[in-house]
Amino acid sequence: MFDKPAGHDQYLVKDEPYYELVGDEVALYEAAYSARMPMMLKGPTGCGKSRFVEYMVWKLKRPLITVACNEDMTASDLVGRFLLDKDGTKWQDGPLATSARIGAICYLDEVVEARQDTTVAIHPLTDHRRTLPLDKKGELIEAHPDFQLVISYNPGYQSMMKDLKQSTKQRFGAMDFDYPTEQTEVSIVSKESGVDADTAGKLVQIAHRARNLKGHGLDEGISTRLLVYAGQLISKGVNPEAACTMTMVTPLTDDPDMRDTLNAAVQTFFG
Ligand SMILES: Nc1ncnc2c1ncn2[C@@H]1O[C@H](COP(=O)(O)OP(=O)(O)OP(=O)(O)O)[C@@H](O)[C@H]1O
Repeated sequence: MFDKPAGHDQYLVKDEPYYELVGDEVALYEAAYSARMPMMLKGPTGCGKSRFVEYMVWKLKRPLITVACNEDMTASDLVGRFLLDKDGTKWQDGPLATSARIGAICYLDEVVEARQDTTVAIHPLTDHRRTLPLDKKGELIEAHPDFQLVISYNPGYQSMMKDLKQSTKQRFGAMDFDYPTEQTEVSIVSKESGVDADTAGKLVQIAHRARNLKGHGLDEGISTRLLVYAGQLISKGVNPEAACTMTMVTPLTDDPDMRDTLNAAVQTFFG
């Protein structure tokens, strides 16, 4: 056992997150973590990747530091920077440096959104070196033995212009995630939103129809997250048709024909 570094406890997930097992992902991840292997979780938006990470850090009793990546993010946002305050300049660790110091699991959500020069900042942490150079500060952090890097990646969004370099990809083990099976998704929607199984079943059926439209006018299917939103509105007394339009049609597309198609699917189940 290692002494707990300062700041460790504030990043712990205290209560068990609700996570519905989909396959053997828990055992596979545990094995990867025990080897401290950097992991890439691949799958469409809202299918349970972040929830899985929250569940795993709770199970492993490790702190979690999550960073939502975007294209304006610089390497300094991840690693750290000097800040000016009334006493002069002061170094502030970024989330990656903090994670490496305290032995957290650092989850970089949608890492492909970050520019490539930002992404390469993770390289020395994701090979045998397990170090993070703070060039501006002149310090080399040796990652805490518990540290692990996890990234998420949505293959649907990738293009030649926006993809991870092979030299980045090939530093990670990877696991595929997808929308849960029908029965599992019905349980998730029902538990997360409070609607009965019958209503959850209808929402899942609508989602299945919409998911078939992926690549035929829709860039992405309806996520489990949106089904939970629909269920939450229905639980609050909103008319199911209106709830579905608000959460499962309008966010997805502005194309009038596609909206008609999706609304027709809603009508079939709730009309
Ligand atoms: N296996 C599951 N067990 C419990 N809840 C789930 C599961 N899968 C999906 N969910 C529900 O779906 C919602 C969205 O999942 P989550 O936030 O993990 O998606 P994600 O894949 O990380 O999406 P993004 O890539 O956009 O960050 C969760 O808040 C939860 O309500």
